[in-house]
Amino acid sequence: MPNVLDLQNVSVIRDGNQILTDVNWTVDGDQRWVVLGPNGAGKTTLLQIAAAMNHPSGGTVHVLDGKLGEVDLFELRPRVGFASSAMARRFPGNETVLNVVLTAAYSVTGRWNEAYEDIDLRRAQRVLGEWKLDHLSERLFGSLSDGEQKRVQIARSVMTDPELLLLDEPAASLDLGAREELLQLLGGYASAPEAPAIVMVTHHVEEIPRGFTHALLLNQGGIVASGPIGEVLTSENLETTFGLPITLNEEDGRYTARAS
Ligand SMILES: Nc1ncnc2c1ncn2[C@@H]1O[C@H](COP(=O)(O)OP(=O)(O)OP(=O)(O)O)[C@@H](O)[C@H]1O
Repeated sequence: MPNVLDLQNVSVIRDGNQILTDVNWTVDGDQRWVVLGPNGAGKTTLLQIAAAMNHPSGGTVHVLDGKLGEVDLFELRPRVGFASSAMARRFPGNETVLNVVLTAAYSVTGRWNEAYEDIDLRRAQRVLGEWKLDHLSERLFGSLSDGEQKRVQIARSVMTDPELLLLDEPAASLDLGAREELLQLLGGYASAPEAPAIVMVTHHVEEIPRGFTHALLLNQGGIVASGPIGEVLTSENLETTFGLPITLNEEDGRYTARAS
């Protein structure tokens, strides 16, 4: 499997603040990564670099087969699915769910004069069905619950069949039922053989879906540990990452953690 992401000695400095320091990280096409770390660790900054939405201050970044700084971003971006709350705030609240998903075909957030083809419409309808949203396709995005909106964000991000899928805290602010429903769908998606490489940022080990294979732990802009999830997700590594003693439990592919 070729790399879909390759970061070498990446650093990010913004307004004089060192946000990422000497990050070395590769993601292969058959891997599903979770990125964990405390508030301010640099997780979103890392994801934005992977999405080619942000450039590093130092080091080199390859996303799919292109080197940031050289690659044509308009060609690259449709190949990378990205979902975050910040992006969801750009969807017009009075746009239908179908249009929020459909407009991913043109990488725009609201429907205007784009000419969509039947294949785009069929794909949007298929994706809505896969994420259990077909009954909501004509509802206005702004009228949905948080849980439904999160599913729409993900449905939109997979609409173009991306080769790399980046999810920034997809389960944040969901109630227990909505979180579990989302994690079940994400776990099913991540476990399918044809799934793209996935990188998901979260604060909580409870939000790691089944089927995720690798973990990267980040603290103060530096990598604490990265690699296969079974080796990296340990109480010791979480203690170093979050700065307090933690007891980690794993059962049937799901994790729980508490201060010990
Ligand atoms: N443009 C900027 N200028 C200065 N500092 C910034 C800028 N963008 C981010 N930062 C700082 O960089 C640090 C990392 O931010 P980032 O959003 O990547 O962290 P995070 O791990 O995603 O945090 P959270 O879990 O709270 O969302 C934070 O301290 C943030 O204040």
